[in-house]
Amino acid sequence: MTRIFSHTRPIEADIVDAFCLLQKGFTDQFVYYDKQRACRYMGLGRCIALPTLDDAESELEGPTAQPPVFFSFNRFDAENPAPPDELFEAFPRLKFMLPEIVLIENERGTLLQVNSLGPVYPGRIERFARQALAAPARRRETIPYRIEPDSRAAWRQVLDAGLHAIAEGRVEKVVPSRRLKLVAEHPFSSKDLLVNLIDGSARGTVLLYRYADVFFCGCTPELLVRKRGSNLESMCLAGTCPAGSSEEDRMRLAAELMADSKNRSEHDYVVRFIREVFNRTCHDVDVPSEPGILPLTHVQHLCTPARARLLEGVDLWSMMEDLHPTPAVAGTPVGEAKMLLRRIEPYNRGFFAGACGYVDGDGDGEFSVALRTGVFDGEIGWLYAGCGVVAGSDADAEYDEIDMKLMTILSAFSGEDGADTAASRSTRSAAADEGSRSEARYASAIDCISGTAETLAGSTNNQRVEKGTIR
Ligand SMILES: C=C(O[C@H]1C=CC=C(C(=O)O)[C@@H]1O)C(=O)O
Repeated sequence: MTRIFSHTRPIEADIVDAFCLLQKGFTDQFVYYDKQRACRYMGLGRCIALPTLDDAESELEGPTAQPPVFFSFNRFDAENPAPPDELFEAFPRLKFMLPEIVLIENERGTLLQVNSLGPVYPGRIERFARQALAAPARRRETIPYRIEPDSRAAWRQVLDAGLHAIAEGRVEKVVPSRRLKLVAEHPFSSKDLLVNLIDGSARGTVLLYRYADVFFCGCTPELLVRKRGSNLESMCLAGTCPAGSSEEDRMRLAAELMADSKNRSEHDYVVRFIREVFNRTCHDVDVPSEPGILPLTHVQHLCTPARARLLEGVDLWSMMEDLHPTPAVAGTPVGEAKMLLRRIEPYNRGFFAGACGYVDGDGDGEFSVALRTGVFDGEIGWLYAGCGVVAGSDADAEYDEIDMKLMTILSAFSGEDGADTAASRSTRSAAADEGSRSEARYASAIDCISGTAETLAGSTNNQRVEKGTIR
């Protein structure tokens, strides 16, 4: 049995500023930061990594009874025998990683958690709290870069192989991706991209996993699974159109997307899959028959929220494994589509489209699908994005759709919203940044998706010490 001591206390700091200050001393860094709701966890250092939470026991110390927060970043296809890109190779294969420090914003408040394998020395907690409080306001920096364009001809070959497999009846849908190399004018830090994603116009959940000098980050709109007690949520996300350059334009494009049979069929594969998984592992399953629209800064998606109550004995990890990958990132049937991707994609995706998130000591937590992401080191980065292909898909249209999706991770290089450096201009396509207008739209879409999330009661009382086995 591993014994973990978690001391948690409230702090009156801005957790992003505090993270930016404290991160200098830590090579391991973890972020799961929902821009829309107070579900924000920023971890530094590694206290311990565990293969399972079954053999861990936590002792909760300090004024706030917050169970320890473990991060978990998982590869898209962990069994793929092809070697991953060399930057991904740097990351160890660890399941549950508990940071030494976690800065938290959730329903319990703004918190500082210090984790240790022995009782936490109070002086250490106070030192981190003092530093967090004194953190200066962060600043955004624009990082000039160029993209080494990938070839449309190579993409057409990938797409032809996918369409051929569809024509032969081996798969009904497949979701191939493109990978692009980015070269910046000078080396940049994980902090710079993180701050631009958090403070910029990208919508969704910001992810970061840094190990030594290499880091993986991005901002994904796709929730894979969220668990609070027995309440479970997921999201069927597939089918894309541009964001549009005005509200009128956006609504017109959204209406066209809703009426488009190809996009609707791409979407329906995901709905059927998630409904089937939920019907097997849950009760009170609620998956509407009609999708809505999830408007983002650069694109819009067809989106169907999925809710259910978990059967007793089923945990978040097993739900994550049952749900991932969905047909939104692999295809249908999922196993056949994964095999096809191993064959037709000229690289191993690593964490791109993997399940990344956190689990706390009560067994609650969430995983998102790591879309709109890249892996970075020094002045180099590899960016990834994919698209759903069904019978009748057109290679050039899908290539352009991926360009639009790439704009989200490229926004991590802009110190100002709408900043358009000469270097980045050539890679940008039609969709424009929409700032606050799209913020409001996103808020309402996510509200409808996550309406049942606020189930954890905030409990804070003075110097409470709790023991518990981690589920
Ligand atoms: C695979 C990606 O997006 C998925 C999620 C939303 C819409 C998608 C689509 O319309 O193709 C994809 O299924 C990606 O962003 O790399």
